[in-house]
Amino acid sequence: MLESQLGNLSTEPTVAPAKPLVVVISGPSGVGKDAVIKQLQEARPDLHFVVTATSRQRRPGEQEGVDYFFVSEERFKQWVHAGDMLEHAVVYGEYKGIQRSQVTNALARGTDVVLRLDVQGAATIRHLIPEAVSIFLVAESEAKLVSRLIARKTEPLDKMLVRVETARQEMSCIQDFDYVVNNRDGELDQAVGQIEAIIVAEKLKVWRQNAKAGESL
Ligand SMILES: Nc1nc2c(ncn2[C@@H]2O[C@H](COP(=O)(O)OP(=O)(O)O)[C@@H](O)[C@H]2O)c(=O)[nH]1
Ligand SMILES: Nc1ncnc2c1ncn2[C@@H]1O[C@H](COP(=O)(O)OP(=O)(O)O)[C@@H](O)[C@H]1O
Repeated sequence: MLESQLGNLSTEPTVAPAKPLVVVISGPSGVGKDAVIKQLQEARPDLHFVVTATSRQRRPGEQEGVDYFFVSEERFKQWVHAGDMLEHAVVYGEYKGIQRSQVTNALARGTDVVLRLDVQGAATIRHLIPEAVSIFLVAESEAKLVSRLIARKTEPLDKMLVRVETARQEMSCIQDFDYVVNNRDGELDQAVGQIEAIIVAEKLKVWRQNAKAGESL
């Protein structure tokens, strides 16, 4: 008998399930982060998409608790002083930030977490959670980016100019990211597919089978 030759065969799992992943999706305004995330949510309802807080006014069509938690600047600052925020930054003149509990609770449940952040937030998370995966989303050209911002019609010209000017500085941060995904015009599906592939591959990394995500939080 084979077993008698080999002795007791272990039934222990060959590899431990990978620890939950923290994925940061960043990139200049208008590249398609929200569009990508909305489609990713449909494809991967198992992922936890963190709803962040902002002092920015809600845009038509945006939903409280879905797109953001829309709070006053005063309330936002109270959360910061209370130590409730894992990260926060002033982005295009408005406060934006992540409530710590949103991330720690999801990781504690073993759920992979997706954060949509600007490059400042991405840098903070890279420091706080070194095992996080960061993805930089780009449009195929600055001209296409600007045309998307114009077509989106969410900002008056002055606020749009702030976004375009900042985009040039944000593009210089691309080297700090793990991946860059080109969200080409009319090819949103391909960009989402690439991000899905990144998430699948990262979960399969050998060292992630044993690492503990977000331990330092
Ligand atoms: N640092 C940081 N950035 C955030 C947070 N939530 C959203 N952002 C980013 O803030 C930027 C501005 O978002 P928004 O005002 O919705 O403008 P949009 O990018 O033009 O749609 C985007 O790059 C978001 O990814 C957050 O909690 N922290
Ligand atoms: N691949 C794409 N091709 C064409 N338009 C796109 C694509 N991805 C996003 N858009 C459009 O570009 C605009 C900006 O997208 P949005 O998701 O708001 O960007 P961000 O969240 O990065 O600011 C929106 O009108 C969106 O519908």
